[in-house]
Amino acid sequence: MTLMAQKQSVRRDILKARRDFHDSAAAQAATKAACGHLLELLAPHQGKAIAGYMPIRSEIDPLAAMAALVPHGPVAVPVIEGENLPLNFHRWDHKTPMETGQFGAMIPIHAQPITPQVVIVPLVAFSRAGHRLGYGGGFYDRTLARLRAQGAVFAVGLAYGVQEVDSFATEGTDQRLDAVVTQAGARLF
Ligand SMILES: Nc1nc2c(c(=O)[nH]1)N(C=O)[C@@H](CNc1ccc(C(=O)N[C@@H](CCC(=O)O)C(=O)O)cc1)CN2
Ligand SMILES: Nc1ncnc2c1ncn2[C@@H]1O[C@H](COP(=O)(O)OP(=O)(O)OP(=O)(O)O)[C@@H](O)[C@H]1O
Repeated sequence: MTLMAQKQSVRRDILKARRDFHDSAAAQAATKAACGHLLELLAPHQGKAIAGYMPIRSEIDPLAAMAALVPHGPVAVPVIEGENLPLNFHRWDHKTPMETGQFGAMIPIHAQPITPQVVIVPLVAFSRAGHRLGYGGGFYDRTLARLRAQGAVFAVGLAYGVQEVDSFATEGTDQRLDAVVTQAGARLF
């Protein structure tokens, strides 16, 4: 099996598990618990520019944590600039007028670009070693590579516990996470 086919097979299995959990009665409490753990983990980073994301499909919803961070410093959300390009981040708060962006995630109508020092990363699957798999566009891999080339960045994956896998095949461009937060707590890598 090629590397891409192996990743695709993990994506398919974990997306089903994520969807099932997201649709279950346990999802709401898990989201609340994970947002609490995320805020605790990010307390030492308060005041830094922080990128979150607008959830799509069965992704865990980070908005409660993002809203709590807004009074402390700039919060931003990802915006696609084009295929094979890193993401940009535009400033967000709960009053920002939004429109639907590519692939369905909401983006601010008026762009206020931000360079984040902390990135809350959406993901499909994560491994015990701190690797992540997204939807396969390579957007976050390119984005974290660029941010890390520019300076220190703390990348924290946010996920339901069911998205963990022992390991999966990786390639050189796969960017590791610094931490993952689930409803069970935060893990540093
Ligand atoms: N909430 C959220 N916002 C985000 C991302 C994300 O993963 N989550 N992104 C992170 O990159 C970017 C959006 N990128 C995305 C890229 C692909 C697909 C997607 O659904 N892909 C198809 C397969 C596409 C194809 O290969 O033709 C799929 O999974 O069905 C979704 C989002 C920016 N914003
Ligand atoms: N920095 C990079 N430069 C060039 N190509 C890259 C880079 N990062 C990733 N890629 C390529 O992008 C493609 C998709 O990568 P991958 O399958 O790891 O995406 P993903 O991590 O699931 O997606 P995302 O990062 O958007 O969540 C792969 O072909 C990979 O080689």
